[in-house]
Amino acid sequence: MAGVMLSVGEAQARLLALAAPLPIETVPLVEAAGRWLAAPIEARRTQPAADLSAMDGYAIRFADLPGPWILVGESAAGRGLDRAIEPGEAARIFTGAPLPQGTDTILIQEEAAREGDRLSFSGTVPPPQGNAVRAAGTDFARGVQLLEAGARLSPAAIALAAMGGHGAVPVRRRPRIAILSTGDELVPPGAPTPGAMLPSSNAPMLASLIAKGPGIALDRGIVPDRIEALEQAFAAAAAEADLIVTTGGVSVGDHDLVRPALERAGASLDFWKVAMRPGKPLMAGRLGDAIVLGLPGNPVAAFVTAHLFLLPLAAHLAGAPSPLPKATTMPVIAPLPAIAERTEYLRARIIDGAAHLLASRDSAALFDLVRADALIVRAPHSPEAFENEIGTVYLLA
Ligand SMILES: Nc1nc2c(c(=O)[nH]1)N[C@H]1C(S)=C(S)[C@@H](COP(=O)(O)OP(=O)(O)OC[C@H]3O[C@@H](n4cnc5c(N)ncnc54)[C@H](O)[C@@H]3O)O[C@H]1N2
Ligand code: MOO
Repeated sequence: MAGVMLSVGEAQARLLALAAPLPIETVPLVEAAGRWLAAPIEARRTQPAADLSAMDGYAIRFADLPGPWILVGESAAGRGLDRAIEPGEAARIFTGAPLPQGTDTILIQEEAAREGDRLSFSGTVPPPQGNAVRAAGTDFARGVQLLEAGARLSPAAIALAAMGGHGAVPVRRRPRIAILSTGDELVPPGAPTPGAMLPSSNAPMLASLIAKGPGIALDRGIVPDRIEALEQAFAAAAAEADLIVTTGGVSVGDHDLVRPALERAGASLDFWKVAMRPGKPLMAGRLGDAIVLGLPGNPVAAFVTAHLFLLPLAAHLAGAPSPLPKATTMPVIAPLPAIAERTEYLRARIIDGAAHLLASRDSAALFDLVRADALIVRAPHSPEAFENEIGTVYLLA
């Protein structure tokens, strides 16, 4: 188990298999935005509920064209005319208003001339029957399935659910994600850094990545490299979080205590090494009801593994049916370095539809990371490449 070095795909599958999606809650539409529907929803109403005008103008009987007509009333959105229109009659009508009984066509006001209650056609080509009418049920009919279980609640899906009569929808509870930064060398961002101390950049980086997705980030600060302190921090985090994410302390050094502390806290570990660069020391397991994901401390390794493991896991817990990031292909500009035995994720910037390699491959160097908007994926043992090729690329969040 924990000693074997897994491929990225195997490790992702095993991580997602560690927990089922969280329980269902029904929340107001705006709170559901960006999450995934936990059950299908049906239309509770027909849309449009009646034949409506799509334009400002006059509701007429097509058979009466080319007019003239006598105006006998008005239909506005939400306030229809409660009288039928007889031959030779017309009604003033506004966008979104129901067509009065007897009418079937809209004469738009730009093609109409009006004098008091007298109306005539002033255009060149008479409108066709049904002109500017949105017929009842043309968007959707009551009872049809509007969105399937697992559908992402995009802004468009939120609008559809609202129009379908839903003020709240069933989604999975948001995963609560505790972030623990481990290391005696760390200070909070902005604090003084005497000697070899350094700011914990991983915590705000992870919190801001989490904030883009369905999760709720709980920054639980810096934990010193003492096994008791780590064990205590794990126990506290397991009591409040669905997922505990750590950075640092997962490698093989004498001060890399995440794994022994977790074992002491009673965790079951699933895997500990992944054949990727950056990000080889990567650990996953369970502690009580919580999942534990140990990311490497190096800032770029933490960033890359967060994209490939943390964000997909958060989406899986929140009910995403296919939470893994989707690779795309595009021209990759040479030269590309030879790759050793681990799949490598190379920082790149997309310019005019092609991925250009950025200089740094150091898993601690943040300066170049800011310019990266993609990762080029290179398979183990790929030779050095001097020609441009079509490569596999992940777009960064
Ligand atoms: N003998 C070996 N040494 C190392 C191996 C190995 O296989 N054998 N793996 C290397 C790889 S790859 C990585 S990545 C690192 C990961 O080590 P850890 O996850 O145990 O991380 P630390 O040693 O605690 O820290 C690494 C590096 O990152 C800095 N750091 C830690 N936390 C933060 C934070 N919150 N914000 C910013 N920077 C952070 C830390 O100061 C170290 O410089 O291990 C290699 N070694
Ligand atoms: O994950 Mo380490 O940063 O591969 O270098």
